[in-house]
Amino acid sequence: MPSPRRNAEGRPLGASVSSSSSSPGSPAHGGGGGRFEFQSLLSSRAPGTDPTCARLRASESPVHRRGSFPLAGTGPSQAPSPPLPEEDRMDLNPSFLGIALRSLLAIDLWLSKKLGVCAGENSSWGSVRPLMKLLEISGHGIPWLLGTLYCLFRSDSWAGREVLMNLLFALLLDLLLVALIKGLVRRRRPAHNQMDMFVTLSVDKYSFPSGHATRAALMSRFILNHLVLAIPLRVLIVLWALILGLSRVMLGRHNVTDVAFGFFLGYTQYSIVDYCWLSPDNARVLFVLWKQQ
Ligand SMILES: CC(C)=CCC/C(C)=C/COP(=O)(O)O
Repeated sequence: MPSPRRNAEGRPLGASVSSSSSSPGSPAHGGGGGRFEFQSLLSSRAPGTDPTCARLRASESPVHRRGSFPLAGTGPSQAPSPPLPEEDRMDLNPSFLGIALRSLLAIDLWLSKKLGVCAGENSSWGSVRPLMKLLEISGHGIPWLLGTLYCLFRSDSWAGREVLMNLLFALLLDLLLVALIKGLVRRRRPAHNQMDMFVTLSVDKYSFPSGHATRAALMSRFILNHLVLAIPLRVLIVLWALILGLSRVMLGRHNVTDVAFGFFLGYTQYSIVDYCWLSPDNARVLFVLWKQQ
């Protein structure tokens, strides 16, 4: 029987270390446990379409490394592989960054699923779900907008109106930025989420970032900076923001990274609002113009 044709590494053709010749059920398609994840982490392109990646896959395979080590060669036909050119070594960096990002994403999904204990009535903490939904309303955009408008028109001091006009600006900026990022990123909400939220916008089918987390960070920073409150109340406000963020994951509405980024964004939004703070004169002019309409 004729022996199979072999490639430069002495391996039979068709048994390449690259995933380009994989078939369903082969390790490269997931049949080999962790191998699939590793190969998909190495390259997000279609297998075999990127010569650089093909080189990387071959150079990173244990077979190849064994072959390139003179004392551990697997056969006389194996030639030591030449060192990778400098630009190829640089190409490894994005791969490792990719691996780090995908690992973070995997941890994020795993942790979010574990923490989603109120995602349904039948979940392990399903009985706490109504309380979590109440908390959800406390961080919703509508009560905050209506409350601010109500206070603005009831206020009888220009100092109060100035703060409230800026609060209104902060809330609108938050809605705009969150909608923009959600529309750009388009990350789906976790699969275990039930879409039974109180009034949503069309972009709210997406989860990154959490609008409740941005509002919690923004509002708590705003209140702490502009209202004179006793220490216990200040602590309560910080706790409200933190628990609201956690409740988003517990309800199954968000992954942990959606909430973490939401906190960061809300915190940053306050810095923007503070930087662009409407002066008392501007706030007064805007308020009068608005009331005249
Ligand atoms: C309709 C208005 C004025 C605001 C929508 C508020 C809302 C439903 C945000 C979504 O929050 P998550 O991203 O945390 O789920």
